[in-house]
Amino acid sequence: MLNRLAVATNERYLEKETQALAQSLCLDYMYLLDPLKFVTNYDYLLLNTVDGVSVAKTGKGAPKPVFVDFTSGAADHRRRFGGGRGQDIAKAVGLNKRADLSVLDATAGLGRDAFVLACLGCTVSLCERVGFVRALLKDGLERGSLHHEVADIVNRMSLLATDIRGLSTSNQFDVVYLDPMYPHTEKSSAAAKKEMAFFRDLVGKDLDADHLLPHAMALAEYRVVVKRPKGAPFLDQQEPTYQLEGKSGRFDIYVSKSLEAS
Ligand SMILES: C[S@@+](CC[C@H](N)C(=O)[O-])C[C@H]1O[C@@H](n2cnc3c(N)ncnc32)[C@H](O)[C@@H]1O
Repeated sequence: MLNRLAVATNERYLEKETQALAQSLCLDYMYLLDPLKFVTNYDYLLLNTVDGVSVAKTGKGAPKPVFVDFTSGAADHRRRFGGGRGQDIAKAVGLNKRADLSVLDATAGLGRDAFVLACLGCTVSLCERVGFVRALLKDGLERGSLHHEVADIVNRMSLLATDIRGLSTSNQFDVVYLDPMYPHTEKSSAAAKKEMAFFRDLVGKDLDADHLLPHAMALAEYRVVVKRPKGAPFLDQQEPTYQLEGKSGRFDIYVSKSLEAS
């Protein structure tokens, strides 16, 4: 089904920029006084409101709109109580060996992992190829950069090319981090399933994910880290140097040069 997502605002003063956003994403534009009550021909709306840019499902009983929000909720909780450099993601990228890593998050999505890495001191460049996801990220980064508690962290994150394949090998990063979409498993929690339903519906499954690994290897000076769900095959069928197993998933680590030797 085509045209499942449209762009809308409920503010006259945001009309021009929302129209421009719709145009840049090749999506229909609407001005709606009460976008969430208005039943549209679209399954989802990308909303530009006074609170920022969000994605909302249309129709009765739809969950709350989803924002990229680094200032409250899960991101804020993880920043304050997440376990610092003891977290698996920190060990996976090598923060236990070096403190000041540059990381390319080549599958940025909603920027949750990138934010965790930036909280731990990394400088993070983000690639995201899906236009509306980039719009959510851009808005989250802008709002975060104005927030006194997270501005310094968010200022270590920058939205880069749309796709890692557009980067030349003159761009080198200490670490390249990959977390491509993987076919949904029924094991995720009900709340997570609901919140992320829009992602599965609109972004799809990243069926070309295997192609990411060689590009990542060419851009990573020290290592490539691939986040995988439990039981998922290796990306591109390439066996990693080593793995870190967690409760719900694992990190596959491909080492090209030792961080300790640097
Ligand atoms: C599972 S999500 C990543 C979630 C992310 N780690 C987070 O913490 O929010 C995968 C994302 O990678 C993006 N993606 C997949 N392949 C890509 C590519 N070749 N270039 C840029 N983005 C890509 C998808 O559009 C999707 O948004």
